[in-house]
Amino acid sequence: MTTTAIIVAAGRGIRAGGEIPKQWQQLGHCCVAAHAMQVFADHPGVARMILVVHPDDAESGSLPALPDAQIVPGGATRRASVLAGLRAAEPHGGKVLIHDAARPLLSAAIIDRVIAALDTHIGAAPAVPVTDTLWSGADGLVTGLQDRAGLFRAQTPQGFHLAPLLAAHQTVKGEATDDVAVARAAGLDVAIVAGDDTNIKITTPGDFARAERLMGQAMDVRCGNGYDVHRFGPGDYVWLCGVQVPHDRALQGHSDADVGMHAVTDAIYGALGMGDIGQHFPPSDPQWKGAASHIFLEHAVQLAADYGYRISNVDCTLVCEYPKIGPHQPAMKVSLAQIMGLSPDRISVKATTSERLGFTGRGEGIAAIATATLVKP
Ligand SMILES: Nc1ccn([C@@H]2O[C@H](COP(=O)(O)OP(=O)(O)OP(=O)(O)O)[C@@H](O)[C@H]2O)c(=O)n1
Ligand SMILES: C[C@](O)(CO)[C@H](O)COP(=O)(O)O
Repeated sequence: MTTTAIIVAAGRGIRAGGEIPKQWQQLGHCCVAAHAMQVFADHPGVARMILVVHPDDAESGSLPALPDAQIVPGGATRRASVLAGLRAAEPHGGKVLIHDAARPLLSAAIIDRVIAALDTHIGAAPAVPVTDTLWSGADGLVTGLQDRAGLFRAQTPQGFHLAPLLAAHQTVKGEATDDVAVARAAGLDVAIVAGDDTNIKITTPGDFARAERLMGQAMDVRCGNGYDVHRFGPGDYVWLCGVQVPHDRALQGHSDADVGMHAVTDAIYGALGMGDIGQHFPPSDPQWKGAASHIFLEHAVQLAADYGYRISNVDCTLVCEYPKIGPHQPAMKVSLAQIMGLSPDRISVKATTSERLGFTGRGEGIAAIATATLVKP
């Protein structure tokens, strides 16, 4: 039986604040909604996604980059938005998983549990038992205690067989904060499956930092370093970090001898634990003779992406007396950023002399050292 994920993202996020609704605000490397959508996109049990957005957001054409989904205009309340999503899903039949775009940290395991429970129930939803003592209060004073036995905090995705839930939404009157409430008002049974304390809903401004902390705990962060040296020979320019810098000599090498780009490339290979440029592009292979070094860097960046890593930042230091690097630093940052598909503010290019000491100090060549940080969310 086919399963459709309906992501409701038509709210205005008033309590969370910010210049744009919370689901479009940046969290780590993408917007809040994109995190949740990616989990559904990667789940083998989910056939398609329907994203319910506010008509203003859809019309402005300014939605951020998102995994592939059918876009549907939402309504004035969460319930109305869910109904719009259910109507769009109706032709597919089967099961639906209704999820808040504001819950970016759901796990594939929660989706598994909800889908599995739908084999034996019309509805199933994740929740976590209340573990704190519950008070009632008024005017800043505790006025009583509530029994927490049997109380749960409801989460999403809430899963249902589509036809009975759609019928419930069409017949049950009144507001409801979630689909379980609508289903139960229509007399449908809903199973509770284990939720996860990490599956928070971004509701208030402080929740962004909380989500980032939780993401950080789950992240695989890797660092790599790269070091390269090329000697000077005859010529009238050098390639450094993708920029042609006029000089009274050139750097010698099998490729274009862009020592900075080589160090950055090796830093990425190093973070991945996957060798170095020489291993991927052997100098003994004539096809790399005179090769532009962006080929090497693009390969390393692609390899990182293939293994699920995002490059968080790169820092490269060039060591030479001449040419003077300062005037070319901005162009070098932009050049590396373009090749790596990163924002220039994630790239640093610095330079130092070696106080006339050693081979760089004597002007015999240029050395470069680089660090790269890779992150797998
Ligand atoms: N008319 C609405 C209202 C809410 N939602 C979605 O329902 C989810 C949970 O709602 P909530 O956290 O209350 O979001 P907002 O309504 O945006 O928040 P606020 O009440 O602070 O404005 C969110 O993903 C939100 O985008 C929706 O699709 N359509
Ligand atoms: C559906 C929900 O996420 C369950 O916890 C929640 O009820 C929706 O958000 P709201 O803040 O209650 O509107």
